[in-house]
Amino acid sequence: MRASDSIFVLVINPGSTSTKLALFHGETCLQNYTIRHSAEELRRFSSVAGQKNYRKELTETFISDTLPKDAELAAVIGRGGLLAPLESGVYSVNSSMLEDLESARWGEHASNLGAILAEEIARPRGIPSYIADPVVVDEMLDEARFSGCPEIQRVSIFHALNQKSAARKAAARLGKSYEELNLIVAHLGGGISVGAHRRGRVIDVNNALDGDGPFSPERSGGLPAGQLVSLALEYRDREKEIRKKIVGQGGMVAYLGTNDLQAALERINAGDTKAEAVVRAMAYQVAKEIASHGATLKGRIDGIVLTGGIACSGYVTDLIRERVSYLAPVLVIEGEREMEALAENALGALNRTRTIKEYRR
Ligand SMILES: Nc1ncnc2c1ncn2[C@@H]1O[C@H](COP(=O)(O)OP(=O)(O)O)[C@@H](O)[C@H]1O
Ligand SMILES: CCCC(=O)OP(=O)(O)O
Repeated sequence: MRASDSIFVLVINPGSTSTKLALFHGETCLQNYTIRHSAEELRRFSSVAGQKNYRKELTETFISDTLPKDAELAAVIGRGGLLAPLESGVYSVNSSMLEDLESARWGEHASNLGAILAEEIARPRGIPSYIADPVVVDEMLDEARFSGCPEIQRVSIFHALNQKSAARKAAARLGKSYEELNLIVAHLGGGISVGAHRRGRVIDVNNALDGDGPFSPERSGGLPAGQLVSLALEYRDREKEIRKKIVGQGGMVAYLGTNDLQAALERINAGDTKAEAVVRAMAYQVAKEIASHGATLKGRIDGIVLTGGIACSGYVTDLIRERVSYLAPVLVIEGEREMEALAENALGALNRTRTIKEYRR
């Protein structure tokens, strides 16, 4: 038996509409629990930071319900949020990180609570807290940072944790290591990001949180700039509303009134032609984004990886496949592997097979 087999690790993944919690015993997931939060439930909080105590109580209840009575946690790991751009890896939660997340210095997203909750749960127990591959992992090429407007720089904000985890799994299927391959990875969830992975580094990716790339179930993706300026002027006294059109209330939900792809698929099956047009358009935009990375990777592509909740839908993956399979084999890694990836990182940090990095702005 390896030392890590007897270790208990708590994983916390706060999302915009859910809190996902998991208890791992070594590499085995003992319990995995998703608490869904309705928009109404979260509306009573004026900020993401304001939701901390609410989500912390849910986490403490999960621990007391699932951790065996004679057992103790060895570490807590949370999904990493909006921080200064940083390299891929596992980071210990430190005071600069907490300051940046609590003040939303780099922006607001539910994942900001990952490190905060991990630290609050870990501190009284005297155990370490970590984050891994936060959404700000930045490995972008310099030429990919140009937007065309000197005042605006393209930045790397994406589903780094799941993209890298799915890419490793796809590489194993291809019989190679992640670092040997060039892959295009599309995370298809509530938000969508499409990254060009060149031998283990994400050299270009759309900013999934700020109106860039394909539209998604709840985000607009890139919009024609001039028309967006005109719309913003109409909304000049209602900034929150216009921002919601980009993240939260944009994309599929704006067209169909639902951010649930399964509900949209049911409508398509029942003959709803509008739902069909919107879902087909979303798949079309994803395919175009994937194909654009043919240029990023100079045509040397070993595989195209489709992952995230939407990758469970054969209807959508087939629509994407028919437009991009000429580039490389398409591999589907359904759902997301964020909880497993976080647990693997925490175990690696505890048994020192992974370097623990220090966050500096
Ligand atoms: N089995 C499934 N078939 C089709 N769509 C699914 C399935 N499971 C989840 N989805 C869709 O995936 C989207 C959420 O993706 P997910 O990766 O779970 O979320 P998030 O990005 O919020 O973490 C939703 O639109 C949901 O309806
Ligand atoms: C890419 C930033 C993180 C993000 O968009 O996550 P969700 O899609 O889970 O909200």
